[in-house]
Amino acid sequence: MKPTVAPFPATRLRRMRKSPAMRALARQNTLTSDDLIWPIFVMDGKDDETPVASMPGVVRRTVDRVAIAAKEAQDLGIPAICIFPYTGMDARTEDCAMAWDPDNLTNQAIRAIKDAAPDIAVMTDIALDPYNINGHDGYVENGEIVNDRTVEALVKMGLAQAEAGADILGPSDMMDGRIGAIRAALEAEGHQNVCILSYAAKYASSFYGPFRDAVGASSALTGDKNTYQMDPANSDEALRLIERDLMEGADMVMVKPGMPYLDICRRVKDSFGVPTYAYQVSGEYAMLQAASQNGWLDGEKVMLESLLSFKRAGCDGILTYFAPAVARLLQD
Ligand SMILES: NCC(=O)CCC(=O)O
Repeated sequence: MKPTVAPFPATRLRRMRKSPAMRALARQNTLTSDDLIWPIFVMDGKDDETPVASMPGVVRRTVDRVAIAAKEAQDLGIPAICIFPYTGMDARTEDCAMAWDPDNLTNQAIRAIKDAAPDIAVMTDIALDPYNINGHDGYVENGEIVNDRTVEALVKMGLAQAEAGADILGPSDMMDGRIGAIRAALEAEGHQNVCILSYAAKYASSFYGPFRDAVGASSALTGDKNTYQMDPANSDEALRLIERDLMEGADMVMVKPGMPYLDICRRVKDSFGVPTYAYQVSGEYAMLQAASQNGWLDGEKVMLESLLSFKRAGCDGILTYFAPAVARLLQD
């Protein structure tokens, strides 16, 4: 589309910016609570929460407190909540069996949320890292993160989450072929209405640091995730991954991290026109919160501006730790 601009003074682009009313009429993108998916951290115990030091304002909650938070989120009009378990070394084994245990923290939290807040959609994370002795998303054999054996485990993990009542499964592991395998298993087991939001374009990013503290993975991880997560230098590969996952049965796709990868969001939306999400990850959240705590940035304004940038880039929604704060602000 070529914009039509008559020469000055016939065109004065400032005319459309002269008042709040004119700016409202001209506004192309808006942020609403409908755009939010809230990632939350669940831990063992009862009626308790602990702060995540590197993510000011974020806590880990016990299952009962997660249920209360979900109810609050539902009342704020947040459509979905995404569960991440905090696991100590005691939950981590070579075979990662806790990943598909019907009573693991995630599956307990799914059931508790469904009881307390039946209208909020529950999203999960599928990857072996919370339960893996070495912190990787897949099994490690002779130093290699093996693909196909990992996919078999991911299918079991996804099915257990669907059984517990999850609405949206989020495979974040970046193994090849897992979307097709999970989709086939869901169909075979009577879970045809469970959605898959594929972490299709997940980069091997340094912005995940605070998240690894939040889930207890920082000390467990050996080496890096470069053989399965994407090289930050690549862009075309993201489109291949998105297309592949859509062909295998993903309903929604994600780009992650968010702000440093808005170019990818735009390419994905323009190329496929499918429900597209971005994850404003822990490091992005920590940066904005740290600057605002120091008085260097206006916290509320940069929160809103950063989230609006995802809408402008074509995203249909954003996973963000700011979800309750922004929903509260938009309500006022
Ligand atoms: N699989 C989920 C994540 O890795 C989240 C990363 C972050 O918030 O930094």
